[in-house]
Amino acid sequence: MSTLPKKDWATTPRRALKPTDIVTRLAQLQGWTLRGDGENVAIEKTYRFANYHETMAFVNAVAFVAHVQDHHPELLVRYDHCVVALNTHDVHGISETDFDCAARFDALLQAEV
Ligand SMILES: C[C@H](O)[C@H](O)[C@H]1CNC2=NC(N)=NC(=O)C2=N1
Repeated sequence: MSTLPKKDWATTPRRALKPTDIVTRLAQLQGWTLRGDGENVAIEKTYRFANYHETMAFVNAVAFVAHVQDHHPELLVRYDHCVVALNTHDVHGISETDFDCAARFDALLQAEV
């Protein structure tokens, strides 16, 4: 069995984005908002679907991306929606990695397969 490649953040330094950078980056995405503060700050989006099957298909795709990116969102899964939240533990805030993963999750719903 082959092993999926994944990012190695131990060798890639990251920094916490400043509030002004976060506002700018949020404006470039659709539906993502800022929640919480301090250690609990995160960017968050609610993705809505027609039913449980569609919600779970998205959640599984998110899990695949999360593994490869080695960056794992908090997920709240309901019948017809999923709340996805991202922050970066080692910077105690929000980093470029969070916005990069947010864009990757959005792209899952635009992909033609
Ligand atoms: C060692 C490993 O790369 C880190 O603990 C990763 C794992 N997944 C992660 N996921 C998220 N959302 N934030 C992190 O800071 C994070 N760190």
